[in-house]
Amino acid sequence: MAMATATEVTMAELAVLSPESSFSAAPTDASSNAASFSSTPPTTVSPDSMSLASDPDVPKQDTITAPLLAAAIPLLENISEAELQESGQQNPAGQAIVVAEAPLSTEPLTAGRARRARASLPVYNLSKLSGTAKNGKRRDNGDPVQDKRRRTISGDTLVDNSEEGAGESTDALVWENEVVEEGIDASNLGGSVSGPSNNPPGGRIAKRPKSARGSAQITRRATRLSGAPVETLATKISSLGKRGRKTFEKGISRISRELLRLQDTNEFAHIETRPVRYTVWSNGKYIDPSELEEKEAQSPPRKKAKTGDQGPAAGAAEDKNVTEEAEKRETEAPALQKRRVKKWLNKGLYAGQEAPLDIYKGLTAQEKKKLSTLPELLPTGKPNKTLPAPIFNGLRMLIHGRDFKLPFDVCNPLPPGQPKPAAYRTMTKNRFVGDAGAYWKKTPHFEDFASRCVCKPDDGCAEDCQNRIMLYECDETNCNVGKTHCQNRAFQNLQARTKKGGRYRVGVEVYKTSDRGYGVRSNRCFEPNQIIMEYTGEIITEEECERRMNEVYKNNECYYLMSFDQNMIIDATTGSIARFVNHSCSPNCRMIKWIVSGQPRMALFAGDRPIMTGEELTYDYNFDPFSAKNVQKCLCGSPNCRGVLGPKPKEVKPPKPPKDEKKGVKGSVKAGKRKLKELLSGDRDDEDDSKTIKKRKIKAATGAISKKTAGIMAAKGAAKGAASAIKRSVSAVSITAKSKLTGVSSKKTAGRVSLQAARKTPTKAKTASGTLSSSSSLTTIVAAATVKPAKPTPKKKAAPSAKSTPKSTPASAKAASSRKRVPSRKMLEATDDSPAAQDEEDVTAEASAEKPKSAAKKVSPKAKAAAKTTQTKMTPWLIKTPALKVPKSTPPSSAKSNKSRNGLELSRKANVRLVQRSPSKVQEVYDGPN
Ligand SMILES: C[S@@+](CC[C@H](N)C(=O)[O-])C[C@H]1O[C@@H](n2cnc3c(N)ncnc32)[C@H](O)[C@@H]1O
Repeated sequence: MAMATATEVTMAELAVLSPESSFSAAPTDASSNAASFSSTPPTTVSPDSMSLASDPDVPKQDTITAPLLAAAIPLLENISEAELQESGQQNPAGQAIVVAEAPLSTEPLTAGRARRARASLPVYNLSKLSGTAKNGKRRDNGDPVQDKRRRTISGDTLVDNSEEGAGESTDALVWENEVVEEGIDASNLGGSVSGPSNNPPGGRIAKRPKSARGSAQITRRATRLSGAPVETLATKISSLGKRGRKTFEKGISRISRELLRLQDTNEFAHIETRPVRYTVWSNGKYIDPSELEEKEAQSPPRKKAKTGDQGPAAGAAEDKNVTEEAEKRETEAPALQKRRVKKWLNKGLYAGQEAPLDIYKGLTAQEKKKLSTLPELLPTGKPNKTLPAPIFNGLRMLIHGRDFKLPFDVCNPLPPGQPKPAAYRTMTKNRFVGDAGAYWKKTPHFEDFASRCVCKPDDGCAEDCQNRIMLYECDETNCNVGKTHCQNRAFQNLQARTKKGGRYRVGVEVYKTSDRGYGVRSNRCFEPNQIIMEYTGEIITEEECERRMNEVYKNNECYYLMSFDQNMIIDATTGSIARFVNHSCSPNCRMIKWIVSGQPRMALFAGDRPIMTGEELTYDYNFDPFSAKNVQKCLCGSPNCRGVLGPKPKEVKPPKPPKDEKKGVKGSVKAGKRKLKELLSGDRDDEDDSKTIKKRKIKAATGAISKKTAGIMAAKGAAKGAASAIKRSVSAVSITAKSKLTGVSSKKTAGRVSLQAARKTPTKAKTASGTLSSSSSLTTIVAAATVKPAKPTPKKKAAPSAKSTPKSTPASAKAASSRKRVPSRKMLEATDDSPAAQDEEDVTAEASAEKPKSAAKKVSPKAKAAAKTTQTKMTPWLIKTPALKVPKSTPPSSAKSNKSRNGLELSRKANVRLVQRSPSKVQEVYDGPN
């Protein structure tokens, strides 16, 4: 618009120009202006063929025609001829710009473009003209800066040219400057060609004074030299025409974009994209950065360098170093610093263990099947919020059962405050009450007991210890190994363990079962065959027992009475908590009677497998119900439960051993017999007696296994005559076994044994000839009882009788005591309940060494097995147990009492006897060989 306005103004002014003026230009077309301009030869700057052709006289001269000067050309047209003539006639280059006097055309100027105007358009080196030739062909490379500089349309170019043409015609230079200046001034006018002040109202362009021109020139130069042409040009651009302005705007915007792009580059912003690596040298050696990184990662953070005490130079140097290090750390930081994320164990013990969302994951098909049968894992429809079992043990525990338990300290089976039985009193030692002490034979087993075992320290009185096999506990009197190495001191260990007290040391506790009254469970783990607790109580005679039943316990629901030794009974009503141990058909414990320091003692031992904490302790009562009415239902819940507290009605006997085994047994018996003959050479009578007795004994055992007194009498009769002979045979077999075990020469052994036998013989003979020898008779009975599967041949009985020796011994003492009812002074004292008497009565306290030691005990492996399987049977007088529907008790009659005494006596003799008494119906039960 500005341009158009300017042009219009120009045209208006042209209209008022003098007729001499040949200006005729299209108002809006600069090129047409040029064309028209060229069509007027005197004012032609750009040669026009037509004009040239129209004026052939005019010498051809190089005329300056520049399209870029299009804006300026019309202004040049405004220059009057006079001025032109005045100002100069020739340009400095000798190319005179001839302003010819030509008749003004009267024809109206057409706006069309001059034809063929460009065909002959000369090409000018514009870069030279613009003064930028020295910059190379940047324009060709699309450098917008170049274009930008080119915006100095004419001033620079012309000025430069003028400078280059120094020394040439100054007038020509002045003319050029004026021309260009006018053009520039015109463009600065903002719409007016020369400005209102410069253009006189007469329409003529006022010629400016030279001083003004000079100042303008200086100003222009100064502007150029000031280095701010852009700004000036920007101002000028605003006054340009539409096209020009567009061109400039286009150029500016391009520049801006390019600059912006440049600014975006890292190079422009001086940013180094590649990491700067500093080589580190230490002591003249190159250090690998990776090693340095590792060292820095391992070394603790460095302390800040102290600079206070040092000089400024040192401080500066150190600062520099610190800065360098910091920079170095910064540059190497991405590689070195690995963000360490702290892990919080928010699950405690369960950290690292995922909750088993799919409990079947990772299991085999078989395991899955097993697992699916567990009722705990059946879908309940409710979300299971229970934490899983401890790590990696839950499923196995569910499938395979409990194979481990938490220690006692962590999981105490019985929290404090549990209900305890009424009249809960414990007694850790046996004590004699009533006549029991008087009748108790102090050291009935001492002869056998006191013989030393033949173990070596390395053996440690393990499985092969003769004492152990015979259920004699080792002590200083009978152990060949010594306390430090001996492992056959269970009762002593128990005493040492429980001495200090405490739940763990005691190891057991009473608890209430769901259906069987009270029970006992472990407070700790027990090894197989480890002693757990002793069964203690009051040792009473059977008369006292019956009296208690009839008088004291008649209203009780439970009685805790067990047949013991020497025809006596342990009443554990006031005794150890072993009395609460329940029965099980698959027990984990055994109740075994041992001879400790020559005295019998009962204790509960772990079975063949270890016992875990919290496990209920049970043993097989092994008692026989002697009446269908008294049969109690067993609630042990084991898979092989017999259903009742007692043996099965038809117990399946173990399969008979194969013939080879039998032969082996026969052979060993024969061999033993031969050696027995050798040892007892010349003693044919005894041998014959023994044969006879054995035959009779077997008859008694097989025939009198019925629960009748006749059987007892038969057994007694058998024992009567056979006492000494069997004892000898037992000793002989034991010696044989010992010689085999120890490897001692047969001669030496025989001599020693003979001596021992000679020593023993008088006593035994005396016993045998006089009254019934308790030990021998009992031996016989037990032999009869234990050899029940064998056929009644004498040879078969020899070895088993030896096995039964230790068990028979205490019972024989009882038989003697029951026979001799004349109490000694000590016995009478023992009947007192005074503490002194009780101390004397203490079975475990006393062990005299009056008698000579008997021959060493040797037992065949079969005897070992027999000893193992032999367990003391319980004698529970259960009067009334409502939960179990036990019939109410009534006091026993005297006749029944006699019967029961017989039964008890028999049971004691057999030592594997259980007698269950019912006050209403007392029966004798004999479960000897059958
Ligand atoms: C010596 S007591 C054992 C302690 C008894 N549970 C208590 O509460 O005092 C023996 C009696 O316990 C009961 N008993 C023990 N084991 C049993 C079992 N497996 N099934 C049923 N009753 C049993 C019987 O009544 C039996 O006569």
